[in-house]
Amino acid sequence: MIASVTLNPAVDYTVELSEPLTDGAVARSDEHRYDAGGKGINVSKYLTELGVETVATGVAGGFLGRSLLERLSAAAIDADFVEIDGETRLNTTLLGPDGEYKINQNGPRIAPPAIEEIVDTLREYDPETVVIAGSLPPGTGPETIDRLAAAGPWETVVDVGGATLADLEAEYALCKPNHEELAAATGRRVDDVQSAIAAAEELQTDGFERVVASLGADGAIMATPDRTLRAPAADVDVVDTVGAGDALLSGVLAARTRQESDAVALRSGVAVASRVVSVSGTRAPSLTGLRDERESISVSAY
Ligand SMILES: O=P(O)(O)OC[C@@]1(O)O[C@H](CO)[C@@H](O)[C@@H]1O
Repeated sequence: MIASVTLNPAVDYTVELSEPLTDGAVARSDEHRYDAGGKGINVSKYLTELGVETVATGVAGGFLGRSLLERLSAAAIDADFVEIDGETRLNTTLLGPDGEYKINQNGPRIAPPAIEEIVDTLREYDPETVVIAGSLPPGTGPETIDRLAAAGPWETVVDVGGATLADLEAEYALCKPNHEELAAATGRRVDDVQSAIAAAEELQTDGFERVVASLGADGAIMATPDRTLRAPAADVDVVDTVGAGDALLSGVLAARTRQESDAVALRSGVAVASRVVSVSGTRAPSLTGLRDERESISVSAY
């Protein structure tokens, strides 16, 4: 089983605008949707759709926390969250003809006892893998992630900010940075595929057995103890990139549960991400019949 931990979950509010935003003018919207979100929760949503056993945990509070849990339950995502006094956040994505705008709130403060309750929850489920993903809300820090990673026999996967990655001290099976996070974690300039590979390889020797980096239109790379792999992005019509990194990670993790090779895992991640960017919001699209897409993705080794 794979357990996800989302310390800063959100209700994702996605609004489609037919005209660009203009200062002083009312923007009208025809379409909007609400999804249970936050990076770990997305991983559990996509893993569930991929048929991988998973439970989502973390903290939730207030009416948005209740809405989040109702959405997970309606989508048959196994969830076991710790209730907190604060209000779960609302994160907004505006999809307009001129681009994609994302507004993320900082989230409520988390007190140390809530982290210990998450540890108890994880021990109860006894997962093989724990995925800790998303921003750190007030009251938490890199030591919170190290605590969760070291609290049981599981392997731990992280998708957290670059500065946080640099401060982690426990051993991690995998991390999933993007361009900016690779740069922040290593202090290197990352502005093309080659510099991303160099940064991922450096990070790989620094406590992360594998580094899977999402590079947007440049696809994805995976630095392993033996070599680095690269897969280009699939050629699809992109509606909304929110959740693409979570989808990449889910595809990689799903393949790992089937003991697939690193190359197949990377192709599987890119194939899942290509489905997720084809729909708006962070809903899980149908992820059946991915084999052809996966096999059409070429992987090069460095
Ligand atoms: O503010 P964070 O925790 O870094 O990111 C949160 C978030 O933007 O990430 C997910 C997409 O990856 C969304 O579901 C969610 O709103």
